Amino acid sequence: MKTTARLAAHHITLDLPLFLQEDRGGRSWLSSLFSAAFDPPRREFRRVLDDISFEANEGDRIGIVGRNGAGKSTLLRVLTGAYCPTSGWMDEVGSKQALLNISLGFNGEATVRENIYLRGMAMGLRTAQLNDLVEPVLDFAELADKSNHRLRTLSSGQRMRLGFAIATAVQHDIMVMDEWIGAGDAGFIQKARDRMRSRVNGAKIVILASHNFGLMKDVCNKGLLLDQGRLVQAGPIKETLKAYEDLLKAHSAMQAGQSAEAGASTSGG
Ligand SMILES: Nc1ncnc2c1ncn2[C@@H]1O[C@H](COP(=O)(O)OP(=O)(O)OP(=O)(O)O)[C@@H](O)[C@H]1O
Repeated sequence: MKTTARLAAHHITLDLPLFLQEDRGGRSWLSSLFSAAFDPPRREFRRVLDDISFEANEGDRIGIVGRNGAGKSTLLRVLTGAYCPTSGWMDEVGSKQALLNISLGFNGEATVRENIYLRGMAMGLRTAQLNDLVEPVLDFAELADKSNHRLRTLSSGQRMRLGFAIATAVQHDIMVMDEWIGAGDAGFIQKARDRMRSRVNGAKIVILASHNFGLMKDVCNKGLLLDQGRLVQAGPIKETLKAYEDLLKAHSAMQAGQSAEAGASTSGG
């Protein structure tokens, strides 16, 4: 059978620059001012992803889990092409959609209709395809009466609805997302959930990063556990969630041990 969707990451490593400023906390205002002007921040590179490899084939719904700062969002950004890895490579077959920040890339001075074209083009859609999409997007977002209003005059909820309607307007083979987006007010949210479910069901591959265990069990069949930028476990989602729970327990126990040690040395000294 011919493969129509595949996403594979090979030894992905990413170093990001950090700009560190020397602590100026305890100085007088004059020396703080002086050092602010003459002490440029120090640049250091930090390894945020370290040698990550995995493969997703048709039917895979992969959940990425890990503690805060483990590298989940950064890995999603590499998968969507927002970051180019320092080393390693990706190979993929199929159209791909990122649902990471649905309100990113809007132009406040352009109209609602123009923004649909701008975002659609940024998503790689052709003009003919876009012409057919404008009305359905406006209808879904319930913004048909505001199509020629400037975007900056919309409320934040209306902007979210528009972003969601555009981002989910087209079914793609591969969906990469960080949370289950259910945008808008109570009336809109059910409609948004139904659309999300249909897009996820229609996708051949889904990659989802989340802290929500229920959602992971519900949507995913496989899991990846990241810690400190490394892939520490990969397998069926139940096993990954169990490994994640064990890692959280080990981390809490370690922290409790450290606090007890610090307490003992303070009272002893
Ligand atoms: N642009 C950046 N420059 C430097 N460091 C960054 C940058 N973006 C993220 N990091 C660092 O990379 C690490 C991983 O961040 P990331 O956002 O991928 O974590 P995460 O697993 O998604 O965390 P969370 O669960 O809190 O959302 C963190 O230590 C973060 O400080």
